[in-house]
Amino acid sequence: MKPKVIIYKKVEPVILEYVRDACEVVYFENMDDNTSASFYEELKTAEGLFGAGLKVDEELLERAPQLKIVSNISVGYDNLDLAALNSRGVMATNTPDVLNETVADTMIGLMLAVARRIPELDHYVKAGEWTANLTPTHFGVDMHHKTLGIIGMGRIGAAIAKRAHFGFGMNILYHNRSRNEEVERTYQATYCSLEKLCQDADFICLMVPLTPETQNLIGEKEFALMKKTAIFVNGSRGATVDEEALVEALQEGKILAAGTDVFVQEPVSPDHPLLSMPNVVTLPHIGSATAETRLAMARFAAENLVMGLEGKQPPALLTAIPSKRS
Ligand SMILES: NC(=O)C1=CN([C@@H]2O[C@H](COP(=O)(O)OP(=O)(O)OC[C@H]3O[C@@H](n4cnc5c(N)ncnc54)[C@H](OP(=O)(O)O)[C@@H]3O)[C@@H](O)[C@H]2O)C=CC1
Ligand SMILES: O=CC(=O)O
Repeated sequence: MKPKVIIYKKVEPVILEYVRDACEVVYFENMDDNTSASFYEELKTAEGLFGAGLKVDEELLERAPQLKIVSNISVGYDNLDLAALNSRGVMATNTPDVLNETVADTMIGLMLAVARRIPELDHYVKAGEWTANLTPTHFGVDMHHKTLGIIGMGRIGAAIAKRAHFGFGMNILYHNRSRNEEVERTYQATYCSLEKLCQDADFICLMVPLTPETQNLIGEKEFALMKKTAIFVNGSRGATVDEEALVEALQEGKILAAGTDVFVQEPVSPDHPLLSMPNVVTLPHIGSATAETRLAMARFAAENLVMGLEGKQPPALLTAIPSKRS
């Protein structure tokens, strides 16, 4: 008998077909309050979970006694309680690397959009306000040859550094808990403390995973250290930044401008103060959202899922290999 898998996110037909070849699939294209009762009913006998963003904690695992694997279609896995998964011998997987270049493109685009005020000036043209020569009030600031500080110089951080170094001639600072000597060699990046990075960088890009340690990593103290001309962008998770402190830093002119792909609450509420600030560029969590990359992520996640259910070690295993279960 094929193992039962719940797919709780819309996937391409080719992915659905691949999973269906190996598994019995229960497909929830869009999970909402109306589907939650049937989702929990199916969970009782599901061996696999496939999707992105679902909070998998003790409470959910309690409802899923047959579960063998949770395959996340994302690299970030802050939605997963790995300790709870490990203690129950349930595997969890993610999709590292296949999205690095696409997310790095997004973050470079976001920095440029903020620095050159692209969305604001696009609106200005389309609103028919371009009726005379531009004045300095419309000017942006250069990104090339400035100093970029990357907080979280991992797989995606390094892809951003590559673009910034070779494409924009930027000087690169970075902060991690540990040194990344390869980026120091390849992109002449300089390791420094979080405080020094905040003080010295013209552009600051946050790319850490959300963990208990990185929650509100950037708050009032860090914004106070930044240059008044600094541009801050967040591509990690909303909760790595104290959003109130960010709003205050922008309102009080502690930093020049900001861009964010992520929010504490997603989708963000239309009355969120960041949405009404002209010097803030907002994106709806689209870091990896190209057709090619989303397909590659789904394919990787589907392979993780099927391998795990076949008793093989999935390539992107986040948990320990479980001991044999009945
Ligand atoms: N906006 C979007 O659409 C996307 C967002 N993301 C987010 O980006 C994150 C990063 O992805 P990826 O680059 O693959 O992850 P990596 O694990 O490769 O890189 C994360 C980096 O963060 C550093 N880091 C971790 N904890 C801390 C800390 N407490 N203080 C300082 N640095 C820290 C790590 O270094 P060290 O361990 O030495 O501290 C590491 O270099 C994901 O977890 C996800 O949340 C990812 C893809 C798309
Ligand atoms: O936010 C996206 C991810 O892959 O993580």
